Order: sequence, then structure tokens, then C-alpha cells
Amino acid sequence: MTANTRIVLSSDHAAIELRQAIATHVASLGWEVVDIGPTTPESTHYPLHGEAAARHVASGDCRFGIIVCGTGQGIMMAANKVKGIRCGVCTDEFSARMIRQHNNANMLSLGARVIGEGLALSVVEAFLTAEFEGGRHGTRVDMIDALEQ
Ligand SMILES: O=C(CO)[C@H](O)[C@H](O)COP(=O)(O)O
Repeated sequence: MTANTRIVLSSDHAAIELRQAIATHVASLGWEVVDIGPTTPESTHYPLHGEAAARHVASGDCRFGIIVCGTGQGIMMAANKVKGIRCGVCTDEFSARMIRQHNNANMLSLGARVIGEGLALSVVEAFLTAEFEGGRHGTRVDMIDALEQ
């Protein structure tokens, strides 16, 4: 396995079960899963887990990251503070496909208190099977990245 086939997963306490279901599903699709927890249900702080997953992606250790909290929003905000990360919250397959095709997202965020497991797994699959289209979308993604300079 190489970094190109590796996905990092993390969550806060609100999303441990969904994260574990995603880990099983993603592994069954042939990806190597780097699940960085947490594994116990004590209350924790989502910025820690969003940042930790984002570091794996920004460093090139993992191709993609999937992060989960109650709404998906807070952990996404934390991940997006790490340079090189483009992460969106998705609650439908179309958006998950589009954040890859148009926005070249390298992380997906989900809300365990928002969507059920079946839809979450479909959203994950849509994200992982879509390809960035480049062209005019590449120009725009470069503009996003320039904001980090
Ligand atoms: O969704 C989240 C952040 O966006 C968190 O999962 C949520 O805020 C945690 O709440 P609580 O501590 O009440 O379980």
C-alpha cells in the first residue's frame, strides 16, 4: 500500500460508531485505513481530531481524510485551518461528487447527528470515486490555495 491508497479517519465522541462503520466500508473498497480514533466515548474536543487528520493529509502520508463530528461543521472548520486542506461537509452524494470534481477536496466531513449510516456510506463512496476535472476548476482551486500565502 502507498500513501495514494491510504485514508485517514478521525472523529470526536459524537461520531465514533459512524467513523467505525466508515472504516469498515472504506477498507472493503480496497483503501488502507489509518484510523486515528478516538476509541473511547469520553467527551473530547473536535478541533484536536480535525487537525490531527488534516496533518496526515497535508503531509502527504494519506491521500484523503474523512472526519466526523456531530454536525461535521466544527471538525471541518478545524481541518480547513491546516495549510493545503480543502474539506467540505456533505449530506448528499451530489455534493460529495462535486467537491472532488470541482473543488479538488482532499477531505470530507460528515455529521453523525445529521445523516444515517446508509446515506453516510453512499456519500463517502461518491467522494472517493469522483475525480478532479481540472481546467477552469483548477484555476479556481489555485485561487483558494493562494489565499493561504
Ligand atoms: O458537532 C460538533 C461540532 O461541530 C460536536 O460533535 C458537538 O458540538 C459536540 O457536542 P457535545 O459536546 O454536546 O456532545
